[in-house]
Amino acid sequence: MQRYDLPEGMIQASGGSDAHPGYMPGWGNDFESEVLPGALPQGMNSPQKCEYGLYGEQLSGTAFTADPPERTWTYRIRPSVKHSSRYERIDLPYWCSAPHVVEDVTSLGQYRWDPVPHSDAPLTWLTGMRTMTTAGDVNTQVGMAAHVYLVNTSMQDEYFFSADSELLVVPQEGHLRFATELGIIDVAPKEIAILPRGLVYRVEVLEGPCRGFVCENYGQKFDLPGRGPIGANCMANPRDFKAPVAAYEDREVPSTVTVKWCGQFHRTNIDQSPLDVVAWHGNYAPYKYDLTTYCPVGAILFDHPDPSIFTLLTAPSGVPGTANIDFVLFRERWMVAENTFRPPWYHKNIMSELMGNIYGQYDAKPQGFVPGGVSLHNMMLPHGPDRDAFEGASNSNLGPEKLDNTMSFMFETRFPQHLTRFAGNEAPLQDDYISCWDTLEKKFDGKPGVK
Ligand SMILES: O=C(O)Cc1cc(O)ccc1O
Ligand SMILES: [Fe+2]
Repeated sequence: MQRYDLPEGMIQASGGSDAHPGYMPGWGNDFESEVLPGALPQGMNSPQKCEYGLYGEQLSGTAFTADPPERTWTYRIRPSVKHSSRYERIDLPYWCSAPHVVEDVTSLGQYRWDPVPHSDAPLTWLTGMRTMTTAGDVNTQVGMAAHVYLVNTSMQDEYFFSADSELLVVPQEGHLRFATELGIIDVAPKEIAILPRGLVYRVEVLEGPCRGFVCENYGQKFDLPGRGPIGANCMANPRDFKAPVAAYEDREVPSTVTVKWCGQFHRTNIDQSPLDVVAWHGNYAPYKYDLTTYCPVGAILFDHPDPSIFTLLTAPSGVPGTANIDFVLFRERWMVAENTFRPPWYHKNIMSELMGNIYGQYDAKPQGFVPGGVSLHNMMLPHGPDRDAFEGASNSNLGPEKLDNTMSFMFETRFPQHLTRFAGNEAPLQDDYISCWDTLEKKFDGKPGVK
């Protein structure tokens, strides 16, 4: 993506260029990064006094005893506990959390929405989050929520963290900056960002307006899927995930931190920017990932495999092989299967499937599922190619064909997804969606032979 200057007053560790965000490669690595030489203690975490008068503070993203534990040590200008008011409840009515079952909105069904339109009103990362579905229970840390974000305004002296969740951000329009405690991540369409639970950040608009999708994971963290027979290479390769180098600002201005906690939002005042981490080391970090580095593996002779072959990240649920969430990417690829109906088959699935279109055409739905749009095929509800896709794929000449200029994704969860009032009543729902299957004809006539 285009490279943007750092925020004024932000100083960054070496590893990036002076002016632009810098990144360190490798999913799950034990990273270390310091802006000032010697700020990071070597060989230990808690010296009696830290260099430069910094405070040491640990951020634990897993239980201390998890295997492997994920945590990061920060060396910061002030400990994050220094805030100047108690937490006060605030309302963000469009950002909903499970359980959230709206009585007069029916979640059972096949649904599709046009892109949620941008707004003329100023919307930040907090006020612009529009929850479409929720699943599971935020209090017991199972399930997820799917959101569309509409952001046209930067957060100023305003910071946020979610104690409830890890956020997987999928931009569809516009460029966003996540200025986090651990450094800066810039993202554009064709990239994703992963923001771990508990990490403080502010979100800036680099080029707006911005729209995209968020999967809010209440459960165990996203991980790379097991590779099984695929082996060490292809799909999402660990080195293509990038964590930011350390960056800090020493800004003493009245500011707020908003916390999402058990589905509610609370705000506290602080007298400084909390992005004051001068050095850090550890394996609990935000990442960005370029979706064009995803190397799809597929059927190279016949048939259509389950879409699990396109899993980019998976968040376990505790039941082996049954994810709390799979993040699945449908991107450009060659179709070569012989004597095969190549698009997705008709099916019902115990997992519920929310899809978003980043750009281009999706093979099962040549029309109607447009960039910025969302579809939901909830638990055990039948779906599959529309009539045009069915007729086209049943009758086409099966040479090698490139599916080009296409990128859609799926948030697939083991839990049923419940529509919010926004999704049911305010968002641009396509009332006639199910009619895309109406015109599928009966071809059976009792006589042998393909029809
Ligand atoms: O429903 C969908 O379009 C997603 C999907 C794609 C695919 O290739 C196989 C199964 C599936 O659910
Ligand atoms: Fe499906």
